[in-house]
Amino acid sequence: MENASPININHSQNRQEYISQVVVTAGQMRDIEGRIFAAGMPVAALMEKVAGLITLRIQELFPLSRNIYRVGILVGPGHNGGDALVVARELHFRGYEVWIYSPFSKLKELTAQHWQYAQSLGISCYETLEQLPNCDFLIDGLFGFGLERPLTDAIASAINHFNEWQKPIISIDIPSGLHTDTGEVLGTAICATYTLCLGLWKLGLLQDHALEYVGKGELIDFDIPFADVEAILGNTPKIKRITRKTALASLPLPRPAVTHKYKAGHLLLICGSRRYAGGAILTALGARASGVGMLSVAVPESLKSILVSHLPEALIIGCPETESGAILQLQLPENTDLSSFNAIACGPGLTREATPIVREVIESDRTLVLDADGLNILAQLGTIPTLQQRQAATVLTPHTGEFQRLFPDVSDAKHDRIQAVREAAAQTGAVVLLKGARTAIANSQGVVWINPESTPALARGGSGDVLTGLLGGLLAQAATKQLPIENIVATAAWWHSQAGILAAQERTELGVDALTLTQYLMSAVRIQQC
Ligand SMILES: NC(=O)C1=CN([C@@H]2O[C@H](COP(=O)(O)OP(=O)(O)OC[C@H]3O[C@@H](n4cnc5c(N)ncnc54)[C@H](O)[C@@H]3O)[C@@H](O)[C@H]2O)[C@@H](O)CC1
Ligand SMILES: Nc1ncnc2c1ncn2[C@@H]1O[C@H](COP(=O)(O)OP(=O)(O)O)[C@@H](O)[C@H]1O
Ligand SMILES: [K+]
Repeated sequence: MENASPININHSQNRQEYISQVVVTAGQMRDIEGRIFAAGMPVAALMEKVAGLITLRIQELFPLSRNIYRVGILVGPGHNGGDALVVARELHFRGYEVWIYSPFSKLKELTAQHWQYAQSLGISCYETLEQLPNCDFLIDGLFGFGLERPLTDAIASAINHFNEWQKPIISIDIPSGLHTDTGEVLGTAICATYTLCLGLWKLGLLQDHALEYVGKGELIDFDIPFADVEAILGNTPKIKRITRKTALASLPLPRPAVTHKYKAGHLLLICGSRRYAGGAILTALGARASGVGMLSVAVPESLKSILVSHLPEALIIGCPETESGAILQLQLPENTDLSSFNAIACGPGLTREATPIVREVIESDRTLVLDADGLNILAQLGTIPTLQQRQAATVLTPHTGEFQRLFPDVSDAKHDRIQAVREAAAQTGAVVLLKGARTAIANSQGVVWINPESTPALARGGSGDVLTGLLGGLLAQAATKQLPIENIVATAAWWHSQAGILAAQERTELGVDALTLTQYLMSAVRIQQC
């Protein structure tokens, strides 16, 4: 489903929101930049403007009122190096002690001019590593989005050397050595403390394997005209970061004054086995936090009483079970069939014995979330292409391992997660949520949402079960609304992460077990609404 709500980018108060959503590749950034230059903006003027903004941010991060700072400026051959040289000049004038290092014999013309001017001002410029004195922090202007090939030899050793200094490093645009689109390390890369991304978010900064190099990412808005972004990305950009505003807009809040429990969504969870009883409880508690009007939970008969004791408000459906305690058969209450529900979420803790149940829910005409064993069974069934024929939305929520089992022929999810999740969505017609540090969600038309903020505190057994319940509950409530499914999925991912972040703030990253996480879901939304 195409995003139904393009952002009104012509309204100035939407600028902040718009640029915090948009994500570009190196090619797109080059094309956008090309339009700006073709329209008459001088390259040198833009570099001055950008570097001025970077300088201001550096002055905030390292104010001279606190210290006399010695700054090492690492300069590459292109315009990333040019930016760094303008920053060097400005910091020099502001009173910082500046040393410049560039091992390149050939610089682009504008960069060479700034190098020459810096020298004329008496700023020390070094071409070998050993000459550069110890610094309080470093500015990395070696490579930006123009990096074309893996770094080797002297420049690779220099980067490793600077990383070993263990001093704060501020990378301009992208940590040097990272691929702008895939975030892969090309040989070696700067381990930044801050990355000041220029103009628009680069895709590579949102890929899992880039995270340990990016540090804290910040966007420097240098007033790229909307028309130029639109000309390259189209009216509704395809790859976007989830923002607080977009997530809150998909929540079922406020509730209408006149409603009743079945109008607020009826969710069926199918989960659990004797072996994995806890997974069923966590999934149901995640669903509870979504505010869903009615929650039914189908579990093996032997789990019924424990589920009732945890969720007295839910309808717990005890199903006949196999010898080992998996659901044998879905036995819904009288006068109820799968069409009685607005959405079904199926999978956590089922074990692979529950194959007939997964087949049955796939054949239903209900909005369906498949997770965990639901996905493993789907992979075994070999019926992934039939998902295209489903009459209602399907959402698959694999972690990387499940993803690789499901989509062995899709380009490696470790190499480029965004491309991989897009391919998987196109293949299945489903909305696919690929879990990770930067969870990515794609629909079959190539729309992608990336969750830009999370916490490793969530890397813990059971936290995915909570997400499945929460997502199921939101989908059940949204069934009557016109919201794109991927927006609701994105909202669930965002909400789950925000709860993790809040819980980690209060309890440390070690204190966010999955049950605790469910208890932070409500306060996370309340805080974000303020
Ligand atoms: N996006 C924008 O609109 C703006 C971009 N600016 C800066 O310009 C940067 C892009 O500038 P460039 O296109 O000059 O690219 P870069 O500065 O990223 O580097 C490209 C240069 O590095 C060389 N190179 C590439 N891979 C190499 C390797 N492995 N080993 C050695 N040399 C290698 C290339 O031959 C070229 O000379 C951005 O990242 C940003 O910092 C700003 O100046 C102004 C505004
Ligand atoms: N390093 C991380 N940073 C942020 N979130 C993470 C990280 N690792 C895992 N997560 C999140 O934790 C959840 C784990 O889900 P999953 O792997 O299905 O676990 P389980 O099956 O044990 O519930 C996912 O939502 C995932 O995005
Ligand atoms: K850089």
